[in-house]
Amino acid sequence: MTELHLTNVSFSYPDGTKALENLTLSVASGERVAIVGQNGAGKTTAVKLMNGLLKPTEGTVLVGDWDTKNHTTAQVSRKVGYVFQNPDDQIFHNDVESEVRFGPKNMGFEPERVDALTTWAMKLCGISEFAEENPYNLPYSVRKFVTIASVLAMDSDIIILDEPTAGQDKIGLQVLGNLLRVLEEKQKSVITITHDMEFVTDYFTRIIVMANRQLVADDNAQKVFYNTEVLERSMLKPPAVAQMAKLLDFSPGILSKQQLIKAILAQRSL
Ligand SMILES: Nc1ncnc2c1ncn2[C@@H]1O[C@H](COP(=O)(O)OP(=O)(O)OP(=O)(O)O)[C@@H](O)[C@H]1O
Repeated sequence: MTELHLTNVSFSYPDGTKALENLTLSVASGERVAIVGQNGAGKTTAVKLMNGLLKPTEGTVLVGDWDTKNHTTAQVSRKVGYVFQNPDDQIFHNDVESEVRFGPKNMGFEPERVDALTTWAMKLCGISEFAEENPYNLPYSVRKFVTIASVLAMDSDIIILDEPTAGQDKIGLQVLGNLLRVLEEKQKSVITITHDMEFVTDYFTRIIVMANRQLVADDNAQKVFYNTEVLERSMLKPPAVAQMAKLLDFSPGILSKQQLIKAILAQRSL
């Protein structure tokens, strides 16, 4: 069980680009959080700070009781697994199974545990049938699951998914949804960057909204998607159901199709 605490964290890249300003947030053990916001808002920078790939220019990032400034990226990544936005930045083996096996093996787990985690992660990500394939012969959406499986197999307490929905069809989204449920059962914390607001409302209750390098909101989906100021500041488009509910002038908070249908039927029966 590992908690994550960012306190007044700012970050500038070596070329001077200020990418993050004064970010404070905590993620409890087993919590599931979505980070949303426009391109360039600072989301990827924030999560790279969480797993020690970047170290804060100002402020503190605590992973459990470790200050990331005092630990190597390799050490922090044992506690916080990060699935890169682009799978091609992550994959470096010539077959899927070796790619997934690498992490747990490299962490020095017993061979039986390495086997069990590799098999479990490939199955959970729906890629068992591709075990012997070269990842680069597989489509982008499957390569993405190869990288997710590689990180899940490391069994870290905190898992960060950077844009897992990109390029996924309905089946891919279902695999992701199931995977999130399994990780919840295993008390893993999951932090997901996504541009897919339907995916957010389907699977996340806590949403962190970022804009212009700063945190704009940290709240539940009902509050975020019905907060005009937050939506304007972050240029965030709420899910289609919320947009329709607003057009129909229903009371705030509707996010699912079922809730919308119920509200329409209730109005018709008046
Ligand atoms: N390696 C880098 N060197 C310099 N500036 C960078 C670097 N990486 C990102 N930036 C800049 O930092 C800011 C925040 O970028 P970041 O990638 O964190 O945003 P983001 O919200 O994740 O965007 P996206 O949704 O496009 O991934 C942007 O202005 C971006 O151009």
